[in-house]
Amino acid sequence: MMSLVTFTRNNALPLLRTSITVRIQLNSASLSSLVRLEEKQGYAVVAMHKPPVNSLSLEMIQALSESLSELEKNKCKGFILTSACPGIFSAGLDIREMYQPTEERLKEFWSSLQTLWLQLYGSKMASVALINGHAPAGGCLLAMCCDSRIMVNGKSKIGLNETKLGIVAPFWFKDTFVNTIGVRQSERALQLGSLFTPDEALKIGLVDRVLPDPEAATAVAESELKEFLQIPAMARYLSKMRIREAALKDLLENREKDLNTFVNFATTDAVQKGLGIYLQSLAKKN
Ligand SMILES: CCCCCCCCCCC/C=C/C(=O)SCCNC(=O)CCNC(=O)[C@H](O)C(C)(C)COP(=O)(O)OP(=O)(O)OC[C@H]1O[C@@H](n2cnc3c(N)ncnc32)[C@H](O)[C@@H]1OP(=O)(O)O
Repeated sequence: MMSLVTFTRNNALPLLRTSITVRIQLNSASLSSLVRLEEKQGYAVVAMHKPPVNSLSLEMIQALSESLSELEKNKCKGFILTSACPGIFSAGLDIREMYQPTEERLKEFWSSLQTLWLQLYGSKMASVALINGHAPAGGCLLAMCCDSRIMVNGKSKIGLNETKLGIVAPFWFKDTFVNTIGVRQSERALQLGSLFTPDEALKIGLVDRVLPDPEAATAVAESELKEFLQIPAMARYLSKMRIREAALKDLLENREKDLNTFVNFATTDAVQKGLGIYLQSLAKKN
């Protein structure tokens, strides 16, 4: 089997004024091959690696959660979230998890996604999404959870396209969207299931920078993260929470209700039919 985690170590000094040496001692044995972690100077790179499209299956969601926990455990101050699959950031939730599921797995799937969102959106670590490919729906959600978004220009698109699949973005996807691009843009884009080109995304504030190629985008993502890391960590985190805490609290207080709503909605005949047709249309393309 291939190496489970790509992990390089160096002895560089930390970047943070407020931190002691950032030394990430990753427990590679317990981490999954779906996420590659790399230690850099004072931060980490978290690269999704589930070819072909980094779809967020239960295992992928749990691997991301586990990776974040590992970074937190090691007092990592910041990370870049990106993809190791060329041309794709993440195709969003693995639709096969929602199509003809068993109730038990469907519940575990959704509950794990809730956990990942709470962890990522409420993270004390600074984070930059290096969006090096398509980022529809759940892929866009992951990017929006980060503190800054750098997108590579090209044919890739980003947005919450749920309505195009006949499903509805849950309230916490919507809250994240509204906190990122505002109410009016969200209301329109959510209804239309809009997917935006990098330049369109830049215009509405869904991404912060668009760079012509992956190398330039990587350099900007690194310098962007360093800028965040230079701010005193507590002040930066509490300021972020001023914006995010209401949404986080809402899900924390309504997890069970949200889980039941999802399971009831996802298993209706109409949604199952729609997901089946959508999966077929993806397969037909090939
Ligand atoms: C009352 C209100 C209550 C609300 C309750 C909640 C309701 C549920 C909410 C659920 C929220 C959902 C969030 C999501 O994330 S849904 C997923 C949305 N994602 C998409 O629509 C993306 C679909 N994929 C694509 O558009 C393209 O694949 C993409 C542009 C990403 C890449 O294109 P490319 O040409 O490079 O690759 P292919 O299309 O050929 O795909 C390769 C193979 O991968 C399979 N695939 C693609 N995407 C997915 C996916 N999301 N899940 C599973 N599988 C996927 C595709 O079928 C190909 O497979 P094969 O090689 O076997 O054909």
